[in-house]
Amino acid sequence: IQALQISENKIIKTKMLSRACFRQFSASIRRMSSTNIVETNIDSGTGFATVTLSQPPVNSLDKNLLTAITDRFKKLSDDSSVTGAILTSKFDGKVFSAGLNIVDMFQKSDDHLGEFWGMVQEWYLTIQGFPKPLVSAINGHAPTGGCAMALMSDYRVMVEGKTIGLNETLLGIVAPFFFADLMIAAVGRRHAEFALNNGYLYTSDEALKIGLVDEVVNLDQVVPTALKILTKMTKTPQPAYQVCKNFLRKETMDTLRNDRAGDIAHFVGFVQQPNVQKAIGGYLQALKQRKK
Ligand SMILES: CC/C=C\C/C=C\CCC/C=C/CC(=O)SCCNC(=O)CCNC(=O)[C@H](O)C(C)(C)COP(=O)(O)OP(=O)(O)OC[C@H]1O[C@@H](n2cnc3c(N)ncnc32)[C@H](O)[C@@H]1OP(=O)(O)O
Repeated sequence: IQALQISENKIIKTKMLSRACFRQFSASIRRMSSTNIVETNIDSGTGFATVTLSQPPVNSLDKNLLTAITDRFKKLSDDSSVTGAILTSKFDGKVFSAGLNIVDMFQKSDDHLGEFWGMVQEWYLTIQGFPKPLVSAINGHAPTGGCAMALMSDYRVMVEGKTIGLNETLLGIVAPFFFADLMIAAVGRRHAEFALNNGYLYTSDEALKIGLVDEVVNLDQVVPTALKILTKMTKTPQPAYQVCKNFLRKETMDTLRNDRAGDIAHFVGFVQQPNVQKAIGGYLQALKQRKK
């Protein structure tokens, strides 16, 4: 009887313990109500948000994904319980993001292009202006707009053996000035000119050499390494961090803010040129045929 009582007490204690553990665990990871194309989890212990881009097949940035990312970062900015964020992709080992959705730039009306570019501007202004530490865990290829998005973060950890770059010229289009400035800020004018003029796509190791990314690690270390550096960054006194980040980035953002309509008109005029449309169409076809 005594033995039975002891084991019953043990069972009760174990049950109480596991309930407490469960409560603690569910309190420590909070899943933000989010669209399923941008999954967000917040660790309430550290205040770190992990934003995972999850739009199959390659996180190409169409109107839906641009809007979802922008809304997410605006919410994280305003949420005082969030201390910093990690940006990553669900398609790890494959693609971080394939950049802007090319279909949105091919044979579309001026209105469609204008609306699309307005969303691109808002996405850039929101992530580039995100006031808290932001680390990109680049767990796959990051061409063009995917590279630009990673450049908007404050630190980049990349998986080995993938590619990254602002390679727009290879498609017959040109990176906008605010993408170019991101590259200049990261690697300096000389490398940026070479990279953009030639549409050069860097391997992870080459990107590390010129400072386009800050660390290259194997796949299972990408997110843990990003978390480690985020922990360090969030220890900097945050009012100072925010003020510093803002004044270093403000000039280019203000140039865009001061003439968003002009920038849209410039984009629409450029993309609607017959030779640019021809290049985009040819590129889209080549992308589709690559698999055959
Ligand atoms: C003076 C100038 C002034 C102003 C500037 C004006 C205008 C220009 C501004 C333009 C700025 C552009 C920035 C951009 O971001 S352009 C985007 C270009 N993106 C790319 O070139 C990337 C293309 N994709 C790839 O290289 C590969 O897909 C990738 C390496 C990412 C992944 O390869 P994987 O083998 O894993 O997948 P795929 O089989 O290639 O792709 C799967 C399907 O997804 C489609 N796809 C891929 N990328 C895109 C994309 N960016 N947009 C739309 N669709 C895309 C691909 O075709 C496949 O489709 P299906 O065949 O399955 O239907």
